[in-house]
Amino acid sequence: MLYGILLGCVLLAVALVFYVVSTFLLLLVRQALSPLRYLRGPPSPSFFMGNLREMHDQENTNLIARWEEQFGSTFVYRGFMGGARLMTTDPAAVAHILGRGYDYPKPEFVRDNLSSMAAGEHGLLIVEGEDHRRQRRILSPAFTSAHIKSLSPVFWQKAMELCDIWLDIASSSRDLAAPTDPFLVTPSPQAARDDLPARAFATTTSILPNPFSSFIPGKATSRRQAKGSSSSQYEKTPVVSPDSASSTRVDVLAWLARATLDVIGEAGFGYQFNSLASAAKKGGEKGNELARAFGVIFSSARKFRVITVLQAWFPELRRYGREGAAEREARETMRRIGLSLVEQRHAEATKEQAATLRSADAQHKQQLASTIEHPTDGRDLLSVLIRSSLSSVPSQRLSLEETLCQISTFLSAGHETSSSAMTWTLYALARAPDIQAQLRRELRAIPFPANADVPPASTIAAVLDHPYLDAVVRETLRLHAPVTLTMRVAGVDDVVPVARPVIDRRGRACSEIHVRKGDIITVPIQAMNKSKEVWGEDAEVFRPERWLLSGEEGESDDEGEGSSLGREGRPGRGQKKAGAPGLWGNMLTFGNGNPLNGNRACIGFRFAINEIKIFLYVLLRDIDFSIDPTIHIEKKVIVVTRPAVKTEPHMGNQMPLNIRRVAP
Ligand code: HEM
Repeated sequence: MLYGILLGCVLLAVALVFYVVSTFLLLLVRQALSPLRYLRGPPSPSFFMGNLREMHDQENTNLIARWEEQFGSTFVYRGFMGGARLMTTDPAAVAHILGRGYDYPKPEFVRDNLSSMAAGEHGLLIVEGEDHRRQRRILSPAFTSAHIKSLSPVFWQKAMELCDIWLDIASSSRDLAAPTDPFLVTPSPQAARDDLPARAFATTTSILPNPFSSFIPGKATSRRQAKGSSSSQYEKTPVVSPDSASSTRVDVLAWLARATLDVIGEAGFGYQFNSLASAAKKGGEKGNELARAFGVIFSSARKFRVITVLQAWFPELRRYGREGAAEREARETMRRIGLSLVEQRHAEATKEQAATLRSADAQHKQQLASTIEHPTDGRDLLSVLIRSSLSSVPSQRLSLEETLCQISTFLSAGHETSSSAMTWTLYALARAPDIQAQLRRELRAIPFPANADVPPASTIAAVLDHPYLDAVVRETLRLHAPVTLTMRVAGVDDVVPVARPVIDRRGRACSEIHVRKGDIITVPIQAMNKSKEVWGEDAEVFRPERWLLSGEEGESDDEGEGSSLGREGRPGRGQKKAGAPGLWGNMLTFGNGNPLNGNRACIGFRFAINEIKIFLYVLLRDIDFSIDPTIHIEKKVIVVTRPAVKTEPHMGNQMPLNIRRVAP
C-alpha cells in the first residue's frame, strides 16, 4: 500500500518534471528556430527578467531611441527567461501588424493579465477573432461622435465639481491636497515604505498594471512647497511660476483619478461612485462598495508573483487560482452590482423596444424616456450597447457574461488612461506658463454659461472645436501617451514589410522580415510618437503650434473608425514627414486597426478627448497650475504611464502641482 502511494508520488513528480522540462525545451527550440534569431538587439542583463527592468524605466532613459540608434528600427530584445521579442518602430511594419489584428492577436499572457485585472475575459479588450468583430459592431453605436457629445453634461458636471474642490483647497488650504484612498486596500505611508522593494519589483514586469494605483495614499497631507531634487528631463528648461509662493500644492493625479472614476461610472454605466464628493468631505468616507471591490482586484493583480512569470511560459498554470478570500469577495461584489446594472438597463431597453414596436408615436417615446430614472437618461454606454445588442439578430447578441465584462472593461480601459492624460496635460502646461496663459486667454473668450450646471450645446461645440485647445491636447497626447507600448503575437507565419532596411546579424540588408507563428512583437507607441524622422528635430519639445501649421504641412487628417489605415504616406497635421500609422492625428496614442481584419484601435478615443477638453476648459479658466522647478518627475511604465517624484519613491505615483486662483 505504502509502496503504491510512494510509487504514485514518484511517478507524479517525474511526470511534472518531464512536463516542465519538455515545455521549456520546446519553447527554447521554437525560439532557436524562429527567424527572429537573425535580428540584432541589445544584450540581456538577466536571464530571468531579460531587458524588462530597463523597459520599466524606458521613458526616463530614452531607452528605445538609444536601441534604435544602435540596431535600427527593427530589432530583438529579451523578455522573461530570455524569450526573444521583436520590437519595431518601422511605420510600414507597424501598419502591417496593427492593421491585421486578427492575424496578430494580443499574446495570451497579456490577455490573461488584463483580464485578471478586472477587465473580464469576455470584454472587448480581451476577446479575439469573430467574437471581437461581433462585439465591436455592437459596441460601436455607443461610441459615435454624436453619442459621445451627448455625454458632455457628465464631463462638465464632474469638471465643475473638481474645480470647486481645488478652488476651495487653494483658498483655505484645507487638509485635502491629496485625497485619501476610497478603496481601503492601500497601505499606510509606513507600510508603503516597508513594501518598497516589492512594489519596485512589481513595477518592472510591465504587464501588471494597477489602474487604481493613483489612489495609493501616503500623500494625504496638505503640503506647501516641498523641496525636491533636480529638474525633470522632459523639458530641459524648468520654469518657475512667478506666484508659486502663494499657491497650494496638490496631487493632481489622485484628484483626477477620482474625477475620471466618477465620469466613467456615470457615463459608462449610469453608476455613481461619488468618489470626488466623498474625498472632499473632511476626514473622507469609507468609499464606495464597487470602487473598493475594484481596488482589491487591481491591487492583487499588481502584486508580483513568480507564478505570473511562469504562467507566461506554462499556460496550464493559469488554471490554478491565485485568489484569496478578499479577492473572491470582491469579485462577488462586482458581479452582484454589475448584474443589477445590466438587469436594470436590459429591462429599460426591452420596455423601450416593445413600446417602439407598438407605436412609432413620438409622444409615446417621449413619455417613456421620462420614466427612465438613472442619471444619464439611458445615454450611458451600457444602455446603448444593450439596445444595440437587442436590435441585432439573436445569434449576434452579447451574452450576459459578455455584457457584464464590458462594465469592467470600460473601467479598466477608460479610467486611468484619461486621468493620466489629463495629469500629463496639466504638467506640460505647468512647465510652459506662456502656453498656459495663451490657452486661458483663448478659453475665456468662450462665453461661460450663466447656469453653470447645464452647459449649452453652443459652449460645448466651441470648446470641442477650439483650435488651440485641440492643438494642446494633441501635443500632450503625442508627448505623454498614457499607453506606452502594445504587444502582439504572430498568429501565422508571415512576411512583414519594412520601410527602412533592416541590417541583420549576418550584415545583410533586408527589405522585409520573417516572423513565425508564436513570435512576440512589441510596438513602442511612445517612442514612435517622438520619432525625429516623423516629427523633426524638435520632436521632444512641447510645441502645440506644430498642430496649427497651414498649407501642405498642416493638412488636416480626418480620424475615425479604422480610417487611419491607408493614410500612410499622407502627412497629417503637425507632422513633418509621413510615417506614423495611427488612429488619431497620425500618432499611435490610441493605437491603430483595420475594420476588415481586426480593428483593435481605442474605441473610446472620442470619449477621452471630449472629457479632457471639457475638463481643461473648466479648470483652466479659474486655476493657474505651476510646478516647483526642483521637483524631478519621472515616468513609470506599467502599461499606463504614471508620474512619480524621483526623490519620493515611497509615495508611489503622484503629480504634485501648485494651484492658485487666477483673477477673473
Ligand atoms: C487618453 C485616454 C485613452 C488612451 C490613451 C487609450 C489608449 C488605447 C490604446 C492604445 C488601445 C489599443 C490597445 C492595443 O492595441 O493593445 C485602446 C483600446 C481600447 N480602449 Fe482606450 N484609451 C483611452 C481611453 C479610453 C476610454 C475612455 C475608453 C472607454 C470608455 C477606452 C476603451 C478602450 C477599449 C474598450 C479598447 C479595446 C478596443 C478593442 O480591442 O477593440 N479607452 N485604448
